[in-house]
Amino acid sequence: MASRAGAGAVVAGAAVVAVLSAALALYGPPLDAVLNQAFPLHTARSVADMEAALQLVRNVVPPLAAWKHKGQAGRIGVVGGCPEYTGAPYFAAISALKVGADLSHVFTTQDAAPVIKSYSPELIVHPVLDSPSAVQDVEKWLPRLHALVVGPGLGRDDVLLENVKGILEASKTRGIPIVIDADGLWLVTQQPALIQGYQKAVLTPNHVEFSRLAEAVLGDPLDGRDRYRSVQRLSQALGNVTVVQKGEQDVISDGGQALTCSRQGSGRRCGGQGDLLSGSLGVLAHWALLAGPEKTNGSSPLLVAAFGACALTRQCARQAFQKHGRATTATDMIRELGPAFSRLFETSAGADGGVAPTGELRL
Ligand SMILES: NC(=O)C1=CN([C@@H]2O[C@H](COP(=O)(O)OP(=O)(O)OC[C@H]3O[C@@H](n4cnc5c(N)ncnc54)[C@H](OP(=O)(O)O)[C@@H]3O)[C@@H](O)[C@H]2O)[C@@H](O)CC1
Ligand SMILES: Nc1ncnc2c1ncn2[C@@H]1O[C@H](COP(=O)(O)OP(=O)(O)OP(=O)(O)O)[C@@H](O)[C@H]1O
Ligand SMILES: [Mg+2]
Repeated sequence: MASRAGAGAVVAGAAVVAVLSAALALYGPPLDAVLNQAFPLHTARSVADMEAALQLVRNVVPPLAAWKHKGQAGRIGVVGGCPEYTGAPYFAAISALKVGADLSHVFTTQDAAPVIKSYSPELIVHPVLDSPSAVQDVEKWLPRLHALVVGPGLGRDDVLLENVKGILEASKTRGIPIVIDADGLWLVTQQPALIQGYQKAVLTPNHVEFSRLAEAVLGDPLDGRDRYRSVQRLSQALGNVTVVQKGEQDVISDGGQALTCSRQGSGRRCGGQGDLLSGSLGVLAHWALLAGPEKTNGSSPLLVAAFGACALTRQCARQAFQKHGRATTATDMIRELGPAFSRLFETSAGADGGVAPTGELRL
């Protein structure tokens, strides 16, 4: 018990320092200098630190403006779904739309496609993933996509995984940002070389997925005593891809810097929350990379995007739980995406076009 408490303190300390690095990026010394400091910090700082990290996310949210055309706010592709799991790709793809993408595509199997289409007329669904020409079928859409989310509901069928491998390779060649989740992480666990060194990749493992990856890549399972260090090591070993380890606190690292998101969510652990996160992250990753490090004050855009997606998912959980309590499901959380996004990231200036966000504290 004593060692668990100690471990918690270490994680919390690391977390505060990591978030503080983002805060100071706005107002002070370079991040590396901050990260190298010792961190016996007062926890009262963490609210201000969290707010500073949220401000970096606000900086990358594009304004809504009359001069823009359909597609400019993001065209996102979700690669996933199979006959067993149709909910996961739907959750990811609809979340991308509701965060603000203009178009959301799902590349899935023949059987799963009509089911996913039937959930929403807003998704563009391609029944190609189990076709012998799957890679070419997806590849022809790649020039029109800004980010891919690979893995929700994909399953572990060898033929599908082989096709997804080809899609990943084609996407990397084009420099497309890729969020890898769920069974996409299973594929990466089998073949880490697939994303090794691809710095536009973000991995979003849950507890079990992280353990598998850590074992495959680092040769040892999750070190629960220092999650911050484990995430940082995994990211480094994969050539600084961004890693988001989801859990009671979400720990995010690009191997150098790290952030922790401990915003209040809910006690509900219903399925689909990770799908909401990965779909949201697809859009935020595109926005953050487009905005560039000038808008994130030198921090990695993908680190900031990942922080935004974690905060948003947890805010949706919190709001949905306030309304539905134990009955809360992922669908209830998705309904909260609009209000949660406004609450966290939008200012009146950001909504009507172009003026810099104010940074007003709205927790
Ligand atoms: N509606 C849909 O279509 C949805 C479909 N989904 C899709 O399902 C596919 C498989 O995804 P997955 O996450 O269930 O994968 P997997 O690694 O097999 O884990 C399974 C086992 O791991 C354990 N476990 C989990 N978390 C843990 C923790 N924190 N700490 C400790 N243990 C933990 C737990 O084991 P248990 O408690 O049963 O022993 C659990 O049963 C994937 O394609 C995904 O996208 C989902 O997106 C949901 C919505
Ligand atoms: N113990 C927890 N306390 C608070 N929030 C949590 C906890 N565990 C996970 N979350 C939050 O839930 C969201 C999804 O994480 P989770 O670990 O459930 O993903 P997942 O297992 O991949 O979900 P999915 O069912 O979609 O596959 C993340 O935003 C994470 O912060
Ligand atoms: Mg998942």
